[in-house]
Amino acid sequence: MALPIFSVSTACAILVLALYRYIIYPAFVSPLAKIPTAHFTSSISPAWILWTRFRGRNNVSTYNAHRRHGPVVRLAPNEISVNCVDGGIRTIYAGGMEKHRWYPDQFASYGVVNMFSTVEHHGHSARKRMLSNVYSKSFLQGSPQIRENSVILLRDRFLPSLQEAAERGTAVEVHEMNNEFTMDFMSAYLFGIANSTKFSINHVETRQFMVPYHSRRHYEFYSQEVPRLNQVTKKIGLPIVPQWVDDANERIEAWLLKMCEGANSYLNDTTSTGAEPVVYKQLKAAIEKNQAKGLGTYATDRMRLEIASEMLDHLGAGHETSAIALTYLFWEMSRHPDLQRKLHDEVLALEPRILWPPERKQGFDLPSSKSIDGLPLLHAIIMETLRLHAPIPGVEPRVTPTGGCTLAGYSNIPANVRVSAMAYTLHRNEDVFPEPEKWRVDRWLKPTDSPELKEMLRWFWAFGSGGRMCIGSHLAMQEIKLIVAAIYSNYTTSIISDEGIEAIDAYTTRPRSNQLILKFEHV
Ligand code: HEM
Repeated sequence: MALPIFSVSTACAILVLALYRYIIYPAFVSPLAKIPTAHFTSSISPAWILWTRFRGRNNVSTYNAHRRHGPVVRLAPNEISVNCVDGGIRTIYAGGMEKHRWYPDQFASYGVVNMFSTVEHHGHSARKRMLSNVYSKSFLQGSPQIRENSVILLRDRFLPSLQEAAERGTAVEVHEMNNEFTMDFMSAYLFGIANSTKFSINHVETRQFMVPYHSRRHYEFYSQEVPRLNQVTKKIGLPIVPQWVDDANERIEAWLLKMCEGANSYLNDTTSTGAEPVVYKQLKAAIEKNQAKGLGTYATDRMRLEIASEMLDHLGAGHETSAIALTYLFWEMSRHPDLQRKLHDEVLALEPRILWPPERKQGFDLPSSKSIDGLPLLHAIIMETLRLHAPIPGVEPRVTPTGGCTLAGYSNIPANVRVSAMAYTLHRNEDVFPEPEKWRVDRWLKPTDSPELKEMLRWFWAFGSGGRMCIGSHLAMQEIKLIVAAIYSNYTTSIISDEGIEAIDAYTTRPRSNQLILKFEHV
């Protein structure tokens, strides 16, 4: 039977339009067509990059694409990756391009966005202004609460447990230990020492949090990269992300709400003792102040969830990243006994020394944060660890603005293109970091006015850059420096097992085996 002419011509027109829209335009006409592609299908389909991400190969595959094609590569019809400072991260991140939907799809808790997951500038900068003071370097270095927390945590928890392991000669799984240390440290600053976690002395409590927290990781791909698929499969009753992931989220959220309630009771009770909940107090007061000025109106319950969403994000972002940095730092140091000796000499110059066991436990005191911060070798060791083992090595997606932009010489890049850079690739530029795969602490031990050091600092991206740069970078540096100084003042570390230490390829990394087993010996 002959088809009506109308149907045939309509079908042909649709086919030609589709051919133009999905193949000819993106591959040959679009302003993005001149950018080299990471894969031969990248200009017409996101399938390759989605499959690469699904298999956990995003960072290494994008890095290889940059090695082949230079500082700008096209990963998908509407996505590009940049790997340069001028015309790259400066334009995108310091230039203030907005975050991609990727963030709220993955990082909102209680159904409420927080500073990290807010997309638009206005809401983000209002929240950041509320909290920047309590995370500024001068505030942190002078904070009596951090000092009090640090003495308690080192004296009553961290150092006694390491001493016990050293005396008994027992092996220590340091990745979990680091997560415990950093969680106790971070939660004490957020919620006050009385309401903080006690993971480093209560391992059952650790597991109750860590198991649901990390078990969700496997499913992040769906909410980050294919959120609609996630929603649709849920609607039709065949969820691609199992129900237990939602249950795990609910358990974590309920657990965190209790800590917020504890901090709130502390503030309402005039007889409360111990270091106060600095961040909780600051955020609550700032939101209340805005409300009083008529700048925001929240029902009480909404305000509770706003605060909780922010606190949960800081607790997660704050403990996990620092723990990863510490794990790789201990691993590298354990492979470099010569550096352990040098660092030991450097930290022994602190006044007072962080010696354990102390002559009198109650007299245990710490050197000032400023003096620890000024130790050059300690600083270089941490910088090199954050370079080679960046805890967040993966994509930090943004969206090109209305009117488009120019990136690294490619002009007319249209609006709404997903663009990102990665610490993983920026930190492996061999012109800036010779022998990039080697952990070479000496590269950071250069005079402050050396051009090489200045160039390395321009490319150093462990904490991101621009208006959305990590708010916790000074806190993380202070905490890591304190813990490392305390450990190498007293112990040497050596590897018992580093099987599976290689990093997983993800937005936030960790050792594949989730563990590193070391031996601590008293010096
Ligand atoms: C070694 C430790 C840390 C590393 C490597 C790190 C890294 C980063 C990076 C790369 C970003 C930008 C992410 C993006 O745009 O996709 C970021 C943002 C952020 N980090 Fe950290 N971070 C660390 C510690 C902390 C700590 C201790 C806190 C505690 C408050 C924290 C809280 C945040 C928050 C709230 C943001 C979002 C900032 C904004 O959107 O303006 N981080 N961090």
